[in-house]
Amino acid sequence: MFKFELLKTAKDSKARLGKITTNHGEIETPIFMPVGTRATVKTMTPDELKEIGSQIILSNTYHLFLRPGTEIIEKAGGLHKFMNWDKPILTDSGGFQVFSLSDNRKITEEGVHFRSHIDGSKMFISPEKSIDIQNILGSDIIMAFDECAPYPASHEYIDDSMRRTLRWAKRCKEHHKNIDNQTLFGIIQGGMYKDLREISAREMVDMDFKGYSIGGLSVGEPLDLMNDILDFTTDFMPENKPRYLMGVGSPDYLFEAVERGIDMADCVLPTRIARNGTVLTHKGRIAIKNAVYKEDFSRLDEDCDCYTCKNFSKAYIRHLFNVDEILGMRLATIHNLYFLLQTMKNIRDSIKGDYFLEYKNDFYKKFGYK
Ligand SMILES: NCc1cc(CSc2ccccc2)c2nc(N)[nH]c(=O)c2c1
Ligand SMILES: [Zn+2]
Repeated sequence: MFKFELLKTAKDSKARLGKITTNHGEIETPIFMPVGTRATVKTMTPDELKEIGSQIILSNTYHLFLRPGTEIIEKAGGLHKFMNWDKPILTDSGGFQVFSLSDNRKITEEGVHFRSHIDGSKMFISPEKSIDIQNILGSDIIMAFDECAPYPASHEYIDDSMRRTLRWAKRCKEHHKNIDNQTLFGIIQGGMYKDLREISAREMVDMDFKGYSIGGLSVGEPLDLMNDILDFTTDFMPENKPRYLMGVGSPDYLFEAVERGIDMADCVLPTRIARNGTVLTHKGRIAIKNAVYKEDFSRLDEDCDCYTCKNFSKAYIRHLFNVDEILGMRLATIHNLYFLLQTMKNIRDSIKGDYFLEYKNDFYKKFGYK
Protein backbone atom coordinates (compact mmCIF):
# COMPACT_ATOMS: atom_id res chain seq x y z
CA MET A 1 0.00 0.00 0.00
CA PHE A 2 1.11 3.60 -0.43
CA LYS A 3 -0.43 6.73 1.07
CA PHE A 4 0.75 10.33 1.32
CA GLU A 5 -0.96 12.69 3.77
CA LEU A 6 -0.20 16.41 3.53
CA LEU A 7 -0.46 17.52 7.17
CA LYS A 8 0.48 21.22 6.97
CA THR A 9 1.91 23.84 4.64
CA ALA A 10 3.89 26.78 6.08
CA LYS A 11 2.38 30.27 5.80
CA ASP A 12 5.62 32.09 4.88
CA SER A 13 7.18 29.49 2.53
CA LYS A 14 6.32 26.37 0.55
CA ALA A 15 7.67 24.13 3.33
CA ARG A 16 5.24 21.31 4.14
CA LEU A 17 4.75 18.58 6.69
CA GLY A 18 3.56 15.16 5.54
CA LYS A 19 3.47 11.44 6.19
CA ILE A 20 4.03 8.56 3.77
CA THR A 21 2.69 5.12 4.67
CA THR A 22 4.14 2.00 2.98
CA ASN A 23 3.97 -1.75 3.59
CA HIS A 24 7.26 -1.48 5.51
CA GLY A 25 6.24 1.43 7.72
CA GLU A 26 5.73 5.18 7.89
CA ILE A 27 7.99 8.03 6.75
CA GLU A 28 7.56 11.50 8.23
CA THR A 29 8.33 14.27 5.75
CA PRO A 30 10.37 16.35 5.09
CA ILE A 31 12.81 13.44 5.26
CA PHE A 32 16.52 12.93 4.63
CA MET A 33 17.24 9.45 3.25
CA PRO A 34 20.68 7.85 3.80
CA VAL A 35 22.14 6.21 0.69
CA GLY A 36 23.02 2.52 0.84
CA THR A 37 24.28 1.99 -2.71
CA ARG A 38 25.46 -1.63 -2.50
CA ALA A 39 22.85 -2.84 -0.01
CA THR A 40 24.60 -1.18 2.91
CA VAL A 41 24.80 2.33 4.31
CA LYS A 42 28.57 2.20 4.53
CA THR A 43 29.93 1.15 7.98
CA MET A 44 26.46 1.08 9.58
CA THR A 45 24.42 -1.94 10.77
CA PRO A 46 20.61 -1.86 10.35
CA ASP A 47 20.21 -1.58 14.15
CA GLU A 48 22.54 1.43 14.28
CA LEU A 49 20.56 3.05 11.45
CA LYS A 50 17.32 2.57 13.41
CA GLU A 51 19.03 3.79 16.59
CA ILE A 52 19.91 7.15 14.97
CA GLY A 53 16.36 7.52 13.59
CA SER A 54 16.64 6.47 9.95
CA GLN A 55 13.10 5.78 8.62
CA ILE A 56 14.02 4.78 5.07
CA ILE A 57 17.20 3.99 3.14
CA LEU A 58 18.10 4.15 -0.54
CA SER A 59 19.76 1.56 -2.70
CA ASN A 60 20.85 1.26 -6.26
CA THR A 61 19.52 -0.75 -9.20
CA TYR A 62 22.69 -0.30 -11.28
CA HIS A 63 25.13 -1.46 -8.59
CA LEU A 64 23.03 -4.39 -7.42
CA PHE A 65 22.34 -5.49 -11.01
CA LEU A 66 26.10 -5.74 -11.53
CA ARG A 67 26.96 -7.17 -8.11
CA PRO A 68 25.69 -9.50 -6.63
CA GLY A 69 23.17 -9.66 -9.51
CA THR A 70 19.40 -9.99 -9.29
CA GLU A 71 19.48 -13.81 -9.15
CA ILE A 72 21.09 -13.90 -5.69
CA ILE A 73 18.84 -11.17 -4.30
CA GLU A 74 15.81 -12.98 -5.73
CA LYS A 75 16.92 -16.22 -4.03
CA ALA A 76 17.36 -14.28 -0.77
CA GLY A 77 13.72 -13.19 -0.99
CA GLY A 78 14.40 -9.59 -1.99
CA LEU A 79 16.56 -6.74 -0.74
CA HIS A 80 14.84 -6.30 2.66
CA LYS A 81 15.67 -9.90 3.60
CA PHE A 82 19.09 -9.89 1.94
CA MET A 83 20.29 -6.88 3.98
CA ASN A 84 18.01 -7.49 6.99
CA TRP A 85 16.35 -4.05 6.77
CA ASP A 86 12.61 -4.22 7.55
CA LYS A 87 11.75 -0.54 7.02
CA PRO A 88 11.07 1.21 3.67
CA ILE A 89 13.62 1.08 0.84
CA LEU A 90 13.69 3.38 -2.20
CA THR A 91 15.74 2.42 -5.24
CA ASP A 92 16.98 4.55 -8.08
CA SER A 93 16.33 3.30 -11.62
CA GLY A 94 19.96 2.99 -12.71
CA GLY A 95 20.17 5.53 -15.53
CA PHE A 96 21.96 8.13 -13.45
CA GLN A 97 24.57 5.64 -12.27
CA VAL A 98 25.22 4.42 -15.82
CA PHE A 99 26.05 8.00 -16.81
CA SER A 100 28.13 8.76 -13.75
CA LEU A 101 30.04 5.48 -13.57
CA SER A 102 30.49 3.75 -16.88
CA ASP A 103 32.12 5.03 -20.06
CA ASN A 104 31.36 4.48 -23.76
CA ARG A 105 27.66 4.24 -23.05
CA LYS A 106 25.21 4.77 -25.91
CA ILE A 107 21.68 6.08 -25.52
CA THR A 108 19.07 4.71 -27.93
CA GLU A 109 15.28 4.96 -27.93
CA GLU A 110 15.27 1.38 -26.64
CA GLY A 111 17.52 2.04 -23.64
CA VAL A 112 21.18 2.51 -22.69
CA HIS A 113 24.06 0.33 -23.86
CA PHE A 114 27.13 0.56 -21.61
CA ARG A 115 30.11 -1.31 -20.33
CA SER A 116 30.19 -2.45 -16.71
CA HIS A 117 32.52 -0.22 -14.68
CA ILE A 118 33.60 -3.41 -12.87
CA ASP A 119 34.84 -5.67 -15.67
CA GLY A 120 34.05 -3.77 -18.88
CA SER A 121 31.49 -6.33 -20.08
CA LYS A 122 28.76 -5.10 -22.42
CA MET A 123 25.47 -4.31 -20.63
CA PHE A 124 22.07 -2.89 -21.53
CA ILE A 125 19.31 -1.38 -19.40
CA SER A 126 15.91 -0.39 -20.80
CA PRO A 127 12.97 1.17 -18.94
CA GLU A 128 11.35 -2.27 -18.77
CA LYS A 129 14.59 -3.90 -17.53
CA SER A 130 14.94 -1.26 -14.82
CA ILE A 131 11.39 -1.93 -13.59
CA ASP A 132 12.03 -5.70 -13.63
CA ILE A 133 15.23 -5.32 -11.58
CA GLN A 134 13.52 -3.03 -9.03
CA ASN A 135 10.64 -5.48 -8.84
CA ILE A 136 13.05 -8.30 -7.95
CA LEU A 137 14.75 -6.06 -5.37
CA GLY A 138 11.31 -5.51 -3.85
CA SER A 139 11.93 -1.87 -2.85
CA ASP A 140 8.84 0.00 -1.65
CA ILE A 141 9.40 3.09 -3.82
CA ILE A 142 10.95 2.73 -7.26
CA MET A 143 12.01 5.27 -9.88
CA ALA A 144 11.16 5.50 -13.57
CA PHE A 145 14.15 5.08 -15.91
CA ASP A 146 15.42 8.51 -16.93
CA GLU A 147 18.40 10.37 -18.30
CA CYS A 148 19.98 12.87 -15.94
CA ALA A 149 21.34 15.25 -18.56
CA PRO A 150 24.80 16.75 -18.05
CA TYR A 151 25.27 20.38 -16.94
CA PRO A 152 25.71 22.64 -18.80
CA ALA A 153 23.83 21.44 -21.90
CA SER A 154 22.11 23.14 -24.84
CA HIS A 155 18.37 23.74 -24.94
CA GLU A 156 18.20 21.39 -27.93
CA TYR A 157 20.02 18.57 -26.10
CA ILE A 158 17.87 18.94 -22.99
CA ASP A 159 14.69 19.08 -25.11
CA ASP A 160 15.51 15.78 -26.87
CA SER A 161 16.65 14.14 -23.62
CA MET A 162 13.61 15.31 -21.63
CA ARG A 163 11.14 14.09 -24.30
CA ARG A 164 12.86 10.69 -24.46
CA THR A 165 12.67 10.50 -20.64
CA LEU A 166 8.91 11.18 -20.98
CA ARG A 167 8.56 8.31 -23.48
CA TRP A 168 10.60 6.07 -21.16
CA ALA A 169 8.37 7.08 -18.22
CA LYS A 170 5.27 6.00 -20.19
CA ARG A 171 6.93 2.63 -20.87
CA CYS A 172 7.80 2.24 -17.16
CA LYS A 173 4.24 3.00 -16.12
CA GLU A 174 2.85 0.55 -18.68
CA HIS A 175 5.30 -2.17 -17.64
CA HIS A 176 4.70 -1.64 -13.92
CA LYS A 177 0.93 -1.51 -13.96
CA ASN A 178 0.13 -4.82 -12.25
CA ILE A 179 2.61 -4.51 -9.37
CA ASP A 180 0.78 -3.18 -6.31
CA ASN A 181 3.32 -3.62 -3.51
CA GLN A 182 5.70 -1.14 -5.10
CA THR A 183 5.13 2.54 -5.84
CA LEU A 184 6.53 4.07 -9.01
CA PHE A 185 7.65 7.72 -9.06
CA GLY A 186 8.01 9.73 -12.26
CA ILE A 187 11.16 11.87 -12.62
CA ILE A 188 10.84 15.42 -13.93
CA GLN A 189 13.76 16.56 -16.06
CA GLY A 190 14.35 19.64 -18.26
CA GLY A 191 17.80 20.87 -17.21
CA MET A 192 17.99 24.56 -16.31
CA TYR A 193 15.32 25.57 -18.86
CA LYS A 194 11.98 26.60 -17.33
CA ASP A 195 10.02 26.01 -20.56
CA LEU A 196 11.30 22.40 -20.67
CA ARG A 197 10.77 21.88 -16.93
CA GLU A 198 7.13 22.97 -17.40
CA ILE A 199 6.57 20.55 -20.30
CA SER A 200 8.18 17.69 -18.36
CA ALA A 201 6.21 18.42 -15.19
CA ARG A 202 2.83 18.77 -16.94
CA GLU A 203 3.29 15.58 -19.01
CA MET A 204 4.54 13.59 -16.00
CA VAL A 205 1.60 14.78 -13.90
CA ASP A 206 -0.79 13.75 -16.71
CA MET A 207 0.63 10.21 -16.45
CA ASP A 208 -0.65 10.17 -12.86
CA PHE A 209 2.30 8.70 -10.90
CA LYS A 210 1.88 8.24 -7.13
CA GLY A 211 4.86 10.54 -6.48
CA TYR A 212 7.31 12.69 -8.38
CA SER A 213 11.07 13.18 -8.28
CA ILE A 214 12.92 16.19 -9.58
CA GLY A 215 16.03 15.01 -11.38
CA GLY A 216 18.80 16.81 -13.20
CA LEU A 217 19.49 19.27 -10.39
CA SER A 218 22.45 19.48 -8.02
CA VAL A 219 24.60 18.49 -11.00
CA GLY A 220 27.19 21.24 -10.57
CA GLU A 221 25.01 24.30 -11.10
CA PRO A 222 25.22 27.24 -8.65
CA LEU A 223 22.89 26.90 -5.62
CA ASP A 224 20.81 29.94 -6.63
CA LEU A 225 20.19 28.46 -10.09
CA MET A 226 19.08 25.18 -8.51
CA ASN A 227 16.80 27.12 -6.19
CA ASP A 228 15.29 29.10 -9.07
CA ILE A 229 14.52 25.99 -11.16
CA LEU A 230 13.30 24.10 -8.08
CA ASP A 231 10.98 26.94 -7.01
CA PHE A 232 9.55 27.09 -10.53
CA THR A 233 9.08 23.33 -10.89
CA THR A 234 7.35 22.53 -7.59
CA ASP A 235 4.52 24.88 -8.61
CA PHE A 236 3.55 22.37 -11.35
CA MET A 237 3.54 19.39 -8.97
CA PRO A 238 0.35 18.16 -7.28
CA GLU A 239 -0.02 19.15 -3.62
CA ASN A 240 -1.27 15.71 -2.60
CA LYS A 241 1.72 13.69 -3.82
CA PRO A 242 5.28 13.45 -2.43
CA ARG A 243 8.06 15.44 -4.08
CA TYR A 244 11.58 13.97 -4.02
CA LEU A 245 14.65 16.03 -4.95
CA MET A 246 17.30 13.55 -6.07
CA GLY A 247 20.89 13.70 -4.93
CA VAL A 248 21.24 17.07 -3.21
CA GLY A 249 24.58 18.25 -1.86
CA SER A 250 25.01 19.52 1.69
CA PRO A 251 22.74 20.56 4.60
CA ASP A 252 22.01 24.02 3.15
CA TYR A 253 20.62 22.33 0.04
CA LEU A 254 18.17 20.45 2.30
CA PHE A 255 16.90 23.68 3.89
CA GLU A 256 16.57 25.39 0.48
CA ALA A 257 14.73 22.37 -0.95
CA VAL A 258 12.27 22.14 1.97
CA GLU A 259 11.60 25.89 1.71
CA ARG A 260 10.59 25.36 -1.94
CA GLY A 261 8.18 22.51 -1.23
CA ILE A 262 10.32 19.35 -1.33
CA ASP A 263 9.32 16.41 0.93
CA MET A 264 12.15 13.91 0.36
CA ALA A 265 15.88 14.28 -0.30
CA ASP A 266 18.95 12.10 -0.32
CA CYS A 267 22.65 12.81 -0.42
CA VAL A 268 25.78 10.72 -0.18
CA LEU A 269 27.68 13.62 1.36
CA PRO A 270 27.34 12.93 5.13
CA THR A 271 28.55 9.33 4.85
CA ARG A 272 31.16 10.08 2.19
CA ILE A 273 32.83 12.98 4.03
CA ALA A 274 32.62 11.08 7.35
CA ARG A 275 34.92 8.41 5.94
CA ASN A 276 37.62 10.97 5.32
CA GLY A 277 37.21 12.63 8.72
CA THR A 278 35.02 15.63 7.89
CA VAL A 279 32.42 16.06 10.60
CA LEU A 280 29.23 18.17 10.48
CA THR A 281 28.71 20.27 13.61
CA HIS A 282 26.47 23.19 14.56
CA LYS A 283 29.52 25.40 14.13
CA GLY A 284 30.13 24.20 10.56
CA ARG A 285 32.33 21.36 9.29
CA ILE A 286 35.52 20.28 11.12
CA ALA A 287 38.40 18.15 9.79
CA ILE A 288 38.97 15.87 12.76
CA LYS A 289 42.44 14.79 11.59
CA ASN A 290 43.65 18.35 12.24
CA ALA A 291 46.39 18.53 14.92
CA VAL A 292 44.40 21.21 16.73
CA TYR A 293 42.21 18.38 18.13
CA LYS A 294 45.18 16.33 19.44
CA GLU A 295 44.38 17.09 23.08
CA ASP A 296 40.80 18.24 22.69
CA PHE A 297 38.81 15.90 24.97
CA SER A 298 35.45 17.54 24.25
CA ARG A 299 32.77 15.81 22.15
CA LEU A 300 32.51 16.45 18.39
CA ASP A 301 29.51 18.77 18.82
CA GLU A 302 28.38 20.33 22.14
CA ASP A 303 24.74 20.27 20.93
CA CYS A 304 24.75 16.62 19.80
CA ASP A 305 23.66 13.62 21.90
CA CYS A 306 24.47 10.86 19.41
CA TYR A 307 26.30 7.66 20.51
CA THR A 308 29.61 9.06 19.26
CA CYS A 309 29.24 12.41 21.08
CA LYS A 310 28.08 10.73 24.30
CA ASN A 311 31.02 8.32 24.44
CA PHE A 312 34.10 9.66 22.66
CA SER A 313 36.24 12.79 22.39
CA LYS A 314 37.64 14.65 19.39
CA ALA A 315 41.15 13.57 20.47
CA TYR A 316 40.19 9.89 20.42
CA ILE A 317 38.42 10.07 17.06
CA ARG A 318 41.32 12.06 15.60
CA HIS A 319 43.65 9.30 16.85
CA LEU A 320 41.55 6.60 15.16
CA PHE A 321 41.72 8.42 11.82
CA ASN A 322 45.43 9.04 12.21
CA VAL A 323 46.17 5.35 12.66
CA ASP A 324 43.58 4.39 10.02
CA GLU A 325 41.31 2.50 12.42
CA ILE A 326 37.92 1.53 10.94
CA LEU A 327 36.14 2.60 14.14
CA GLY A 328 36.99 6.22 13.27
CA MET A 329 34.94 6.04 10.06
CA ARG A 330 32.08 4.34 11.89
CA LEU A 331 31.93 6.91 14.71
CA ALA A 332 32.10 9.85 12.27
CA THR A 333 29.37 8.27 10.09
CA ILE A 334 27.10 7.70 13.09
CA HIS A 335 27.51 11.35 14.06
CA ASN A 336 27.07 12.86 10.57
CA LEU A 337 23.94 10.84 9.82
CA TYR A 338 22.48 11.58 13.26
CA PHE A 339 23.27 15.29 12.75
CA LEU A 340 21.34 15.40 9.45
CA LEU A 341 18.47 13.20 10.64
CA GLN A 342 18.14 15.35 13.77
CA THR A 343 18.25 18.53 11.66
CA MET A 344 15.39 17.18 9.54
CA LYS A 345 13.43 16.36 12.72
CA ASN A 346 14.02 19.94 13.89
CA ILE A 347 12.83 21.15 10.46
CA ARG A 348 9.62 19.08 10.82
CA ASP A 349 9.08 20.52 14.32
CA SER A 350 9.68 24.06 13.02
CA ILE A 351 7.06 23.63 10.28
CA LYS A 352 4.65 22.25 12.88
CA GLY A 353 5.31 25.26 15.14
CA ASP A 354 5.37 27.88 12.31
CA TYR A 355 9.02 28.91 12.79
CA PHE A 356 10.77 27.14 9.87
CA LEU A 357 12.39 30.26 8.38
CA GLU A 358 13.61 31.40 11.80
CA TYR A 359 15.11 27.94 12.42
CA LYS A 360 16.76 28.00 8.98
CA ASN A 361 18.29 31.44 9.55
CA ASP A 362 19.51 30.47 13.03
CA PHE A 363 21.06 27.24 11.68
CA TYR A 364 22.77 29.12 8.81
CA LYS A 365 24.23 31.69 11.18
CA LYS A 366 25.65 29.01 13.50
CA PHE A 367 26.77 26.71 10.66
CA GLY A 368 28.49 29.61 8.92
CA TYR A 369 26.40 29.68 5.75
CA LYS A 370 25.75 33.04 4.00
N1 LIG B 1 22.64 14.77 -8.15
C1 LIG B 1 21.62 14.61 -8.94
C2 LIG B 1 20.96 13.32 -9.22
C3 LIG B 1 21.16 12.16 -8.44
C4 LIG B 1 20.49 11.00 -8.74
C5 LIG B 1 20.70 9.76 -7.89
S1 LIG B 1 19.62 9.79 -6.48
C6 LIG B 1 19.88 8.25 -5.75
C7 LIG B 1 21.14 7.78 -5.51
C8 LIG B 1 21.30 6.53 -4.90
C9 LIG B 1 20.20 5.77 -4.56
C10 LIG B 1 18.92 6.27 -4.81
C11 LIG B 1 18.74 7.50 -5.41
C12 LIG B 1 19.59 10.96 -9.85
N2 LIG B 1 18.91 9.82 -10.16
C13 LIG B 1 18.08 9.83 -11.23
N3 LIG B 1 17.40 8.70 -11.54
N4 LIG B 1 17.88 10.92 -12.00
C14 LIG B 1 18.51 12.09 -11.76
O1 LIG B 1 18.30 13.08 -12.49
C15 LIG B 1 19.42 12.15 -10.63
C16 LIG B 1 20.10 13.32 -10.30
ZN1 LIG C 1 27.14 13.49 17.55
